Amino acid sequence: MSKSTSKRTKGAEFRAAIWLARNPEWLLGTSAITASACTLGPTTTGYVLGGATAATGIWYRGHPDSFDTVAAPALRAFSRRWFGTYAGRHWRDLMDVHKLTTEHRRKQYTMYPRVVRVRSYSPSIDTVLVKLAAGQSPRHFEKQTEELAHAMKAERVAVEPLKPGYVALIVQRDEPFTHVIPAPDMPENAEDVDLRAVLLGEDEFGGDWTEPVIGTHTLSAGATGSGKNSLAFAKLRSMAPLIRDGIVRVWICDPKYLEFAAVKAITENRYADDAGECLELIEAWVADMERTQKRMQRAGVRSVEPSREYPVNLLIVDEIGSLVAYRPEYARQITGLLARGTSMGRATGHVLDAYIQEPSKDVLDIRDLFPNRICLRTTSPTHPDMVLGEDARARGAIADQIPAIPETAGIGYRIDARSRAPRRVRAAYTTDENVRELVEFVRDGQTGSIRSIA
Ligand SMILES: Nc1ncnc2c1ncn2[C@@H]1O[C@H](COP(=O)(O)OP(=O)(O)OP(=O)(O)O)[C@@H](O)[C@H]1O
Repeated sequence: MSKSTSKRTKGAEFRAAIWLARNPEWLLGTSAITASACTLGPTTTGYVLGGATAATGIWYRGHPDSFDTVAAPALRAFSRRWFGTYAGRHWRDLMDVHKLTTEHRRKQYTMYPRVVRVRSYSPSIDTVLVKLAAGQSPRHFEKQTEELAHAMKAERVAVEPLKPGYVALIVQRDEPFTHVIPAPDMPENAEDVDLRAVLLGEDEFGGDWTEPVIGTHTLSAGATGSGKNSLAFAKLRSMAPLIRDGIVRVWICDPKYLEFAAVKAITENRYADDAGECLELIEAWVADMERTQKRMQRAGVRSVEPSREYPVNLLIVDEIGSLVAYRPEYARQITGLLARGTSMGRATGHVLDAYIQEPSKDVLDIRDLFPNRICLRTTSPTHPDMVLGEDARARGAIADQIPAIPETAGIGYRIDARSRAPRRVRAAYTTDENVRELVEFVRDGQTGSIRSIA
C-alpha cells in the first residue's frame, strides 16, 4: 500500500462507514428495526420488541443455568462494551489520562488504541481485546495496569499479549470471594453422593462448585500456600459415606509427610510418604487396576458402576512433581506407572487426583493424561495456560494475579468444558476439627468388612 502523503485526515462520513463496518451489530440491529417498522408498522414492531424482552425475562427467571451460561455473558459484554468504560468517549478519556495514546506528528492527530471486542464470561471478569495504536507495544499497557485498575474501579487489570498489534486486557471487576467457605457437610447416605459432581466449594455465581471424581483424572496446580490441600479434603468429606461403605477406596502418596497424615486412618494403610514407599503404593494401585481389568474381562463387562464389588480407587498424589521430577531414582518408574494407570484406569474406576506446584512439562510430562484441571494461584503468567489449556489466561483465568496472601487461599479457576469459559471458584476450607470429624465418621461407620491391602 502506498504511504499517505496528504496532511488531511479521512472525512467524517468515511470514518462513520468504517465504524459501522467494524461494528455490524449496530447496522444490523437498526436496519432490522427500521425494516420491521416500515413493513409491519411501529405498533407490531413494539409488540415484537416487548415480546423479546418478556421472553428474555422468562428465560432469566425460568432457567438460570442456561441463562447464566448463554445469555448473561452476551448481554453483559454488550452493555459494558457500549454503555460502560469501554465505550467511545469513556475509553478515549481513559486512554488520554493514562497516556496510552500516540501522536501522528505530521497530520497532527491523536491515535487511540481501539476496543475490538469485549467478552464477559463471568460477572467478575471482562476480557477486552484491544488493537494497539501505531507506535505502541503491550509494555505501554503493562506499565499502567495499577492505574487503570483504579480508574476502572476494578480489583486488578492484567495484560495478555495476543498477537502482534493486539493485547487482551483482563479486567477483574470485583472479588467474589471475601469469605472462607466452610467445609462441606458429610452426607449420611452413599446414595446422596454423585461421583460425577462432588462438592468442592463455591463458584463465583454463588452456586455449588462440583468436580467429577469418576470418569476422569484431575490435576490441580497452585503455588505453595495456594490451598491445594483444601481441594482434596473437601472432596473426601463430600464422599465420606462412600469411603465408609467401601465404595470408594482412598490411596494417598504424601511425599511432604505431613499434609495427609491426619487422614491416614481412612486409607486402610493405603498410605505412603517416603518416595520409595510411594513407588510401591503406586505399583499396588496399578496391580489392583490390572486385577480388576481381568475380573471385568471374565465377567464380560466393559464398564462398571461403583460398588463394593467394583470400588472406585482414588489415588491422591500430593506434590507429584517431587516424585516424577525431583527424585531421578524413582521418577522414570513412577511416571511409567502413572501413565499406565491414567491411560487405562478410568474404566475400572482407578482414578488419579494429583497436586503440583510447578505444572511445566519439564516437571510433569504426563500432564496431558489429566482431562480435568484446576488452577489455583500460580507464580507465573504462563502457568494458567499450561494447566487449563491454550488461551485460558486470555479468556480471563488470571491465576497469577491472585494475591499471594492467606486470605486468597483456595481461590482459583476451572474451565467450563462446553463453553471454554474460565470460572473463578473457591474451595471450601476443611479445618483440623473437620478432618477429625471425617476420620471418625468413616471409622465409626465402617462395617469391618473392608479388606486392607496392607
Ligand atoms: N480453601 C481455603 N479457604 C481459606 N483458607 C485456606 C483454604 N485452603 C487453605 N487455606 C489456608 O491457607 C494455608 C495454606 O494452605 P495449604 O497448605 O493447603 O496450601 P498448599 O497449596 O497445599 O501449599 P503447599 O504446597 O506449600 O503445601 C492453610 O494453612 C490455611 O490456613
